[in-house]
Amino acid sequence: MTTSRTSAAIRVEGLTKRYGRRAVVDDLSFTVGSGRVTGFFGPNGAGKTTALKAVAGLARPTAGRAFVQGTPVTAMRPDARILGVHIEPCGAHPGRSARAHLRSLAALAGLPRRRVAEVLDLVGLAAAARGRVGKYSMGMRQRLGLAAALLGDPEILVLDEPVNGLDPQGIRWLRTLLRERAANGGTVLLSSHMLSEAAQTVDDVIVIDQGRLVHEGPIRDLAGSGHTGVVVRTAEAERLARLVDAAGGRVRPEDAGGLLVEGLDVAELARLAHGAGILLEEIAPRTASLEDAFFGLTGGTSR
Ligand SMILES: Nc1ncnc2c1ncn2[C@@H]1O[C@H](COP(=O)(O)OP(=O)(O)OP(=O)(O)O)[C@@H](O)[C@H]1O
Repeated sequence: MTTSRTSAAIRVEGLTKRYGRRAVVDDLSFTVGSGRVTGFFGPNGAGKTTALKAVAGLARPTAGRAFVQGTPVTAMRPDARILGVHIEPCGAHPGRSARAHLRSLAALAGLPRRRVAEVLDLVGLAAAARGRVGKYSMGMRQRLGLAAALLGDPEILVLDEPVNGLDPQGIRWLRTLLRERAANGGTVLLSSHMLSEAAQTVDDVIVIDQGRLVHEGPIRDLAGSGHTGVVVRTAEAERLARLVDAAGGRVRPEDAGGLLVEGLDVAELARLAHGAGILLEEIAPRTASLEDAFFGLTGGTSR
């Protein structure tokens, strides 16, 4: 896996999308590196789908622009060989079969018909290809959307919540597929509201909240950026808190009477308590999880 950001597959500059007076996407700028899988995260209603639609040429920005491989995205949909997009609803008529739907998409995009069978195989829908889309499960609809995005074997994939509706096996399958594409130089931008779920899939993260960028960078930088510290439990919490304070640490109350101590490590805290004759019922380091980091960045909001 490469770690250098050689070039930008997607660039978004000052993107703003208003509905009435409300800015759903607000002066948003970010870069998606080539040959990498980038996760686009944010709580429900953060503006992810709206921003991805602007990248895909499906929504016209109020201000700002998106660029795909350096070319500004206009109202016209980019070439299916360059950009493959899956954003629900996928537009398939419920009465049609997956195969018929994909055939018309291939024809519209000027792609050979044989690609239809290839992508149906690739997403595991070959056996169900003649069934009506209206009877598909959510996971099957996701696979169909992905098949449509893959039709042109595009250099860049933009997928809105592709994990939704997939079972654990399906999630693992999708992860492998996306990682393989990146290993072969492909670029993937996928959105999710579950950072921990996508953590194993992505190289880079973009986090937005209320339409604005709150974090951009490699996922490895995010893992430790939430609250870390030492969790302790004692009957003499108040006395310990005063000691911690005097030693330059900070104390936050935890659920069920525990304390989270920041600024001191386990050994320092144990020594401090021991020196004061305070009995600790529990003492354990706390490493911030990705989900903690996510909540720290977004304030756990949704709208
Ligand atoms: N066409 C529209 N008209 C008015 N408001 C809209 C429109 N489309 C989206 N919104 C609003 O914009 C906000 C952001 O929506 P968007 O779907 O982009 O968020 P999201 O981050 O993808 O959320 P989720 O994770 O829930 O899918 C929401 O409050 C939504 O109600």
